Amino acid sequence: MGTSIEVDGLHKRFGGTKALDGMTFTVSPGRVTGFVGPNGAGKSTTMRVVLGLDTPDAGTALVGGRRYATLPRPLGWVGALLDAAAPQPGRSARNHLLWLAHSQGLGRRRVDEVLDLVGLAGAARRKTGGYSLGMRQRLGIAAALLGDPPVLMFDEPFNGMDPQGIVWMRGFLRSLADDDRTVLVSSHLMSELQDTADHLLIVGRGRLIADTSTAALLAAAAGDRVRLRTSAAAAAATALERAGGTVVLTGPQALTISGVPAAEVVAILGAAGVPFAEVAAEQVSLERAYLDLTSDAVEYAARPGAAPPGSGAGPAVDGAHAKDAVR
Ligand SMILES: Nc1ncnc2c1ncn2[C@@H]1O[C@H](COP(=O)(O)OP(=O)(O)OP(=O)(O)O)[C@@H](O)[C@H]1O
Repeated sequence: MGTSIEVDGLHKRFGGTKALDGMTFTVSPGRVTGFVGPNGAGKSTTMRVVLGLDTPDAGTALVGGRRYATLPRPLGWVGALLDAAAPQPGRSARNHLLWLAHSQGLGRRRVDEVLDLVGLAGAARRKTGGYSLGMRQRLGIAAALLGDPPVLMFDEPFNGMDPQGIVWMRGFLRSLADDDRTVLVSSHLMSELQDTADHLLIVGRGRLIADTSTAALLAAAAGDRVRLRTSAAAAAATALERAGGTVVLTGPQALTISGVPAAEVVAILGAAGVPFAEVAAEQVSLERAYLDLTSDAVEYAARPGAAPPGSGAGPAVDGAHAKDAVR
């Protein structure tokens, strides 16, 4: 059976800043879970609490039912990439990993395995000071994998990756989930997680906004609207309204219909002999759905109509609270 991460009612303040405000969720094995939210939403703090690096003011964070500090050989349970600063610029990647492996009682073989897994075998003997940010991310991931843990947490792993690196990372995350591992990946950009995350935890202002499968979020955001292009707009509207649809004219030959699925629109128009050029279920991007959900939770947002940068006006602070969790 896989190992879950359970976060329950975490609260954490840094001085006057409320970093976590009741953060609660469970991360399950066998899928890639995206941990997304605007800057300052509390993603890194949550991960740090799970790893015992920050102490919460209230609440619990458990891995496999235990606090990180009480896990026997914790690196065999949880591997994490938190920030990809060069470990010791003068040391090679291989030496860095050998040193880490040694501290965990692991041998050279595992070091070479993980270097290979992350695509760094060819650069393993180069000093990490000369590594690009993308290479440092790979090295951080190699270190996280050393103990072959069932739980992996990566904080913004796409940072600094070039397009090939991003494609590689997506496939890599998928392979870890296919191995029945628990994979939690944070990002402040939903687009990075598109086609990668099966499940999404969307957070803002220190709490959960939505806990949803990616497919369900897209389906809910798309609603049931259908776009229609026809040279017989009036006849189409009559036929579709008679079938219970709500029709809005959006252009001379363009209609938007709600309440009737696309396949039925086609059947109704066909039966009524109304010609049409296009019928399409409205597509909503994941990015749009995410921006709609988190619009109230962005810490620093330009107010519509606010003065442009350089005019002396500072960023507008949106004082609204995060929306209630949608489960
Ligand atoms: N050590 C700290 N001292 C003071 N404030 C902190 C500290 N760590 C985090 N914060 C504050 O807590 C809030 C949550 O920060 P956190 O880094 O967890 O957010 P995040 O979602 O990871 O953001 P980002 O996407 O920018 O990394 C922010 O307002 C941040 O400034």
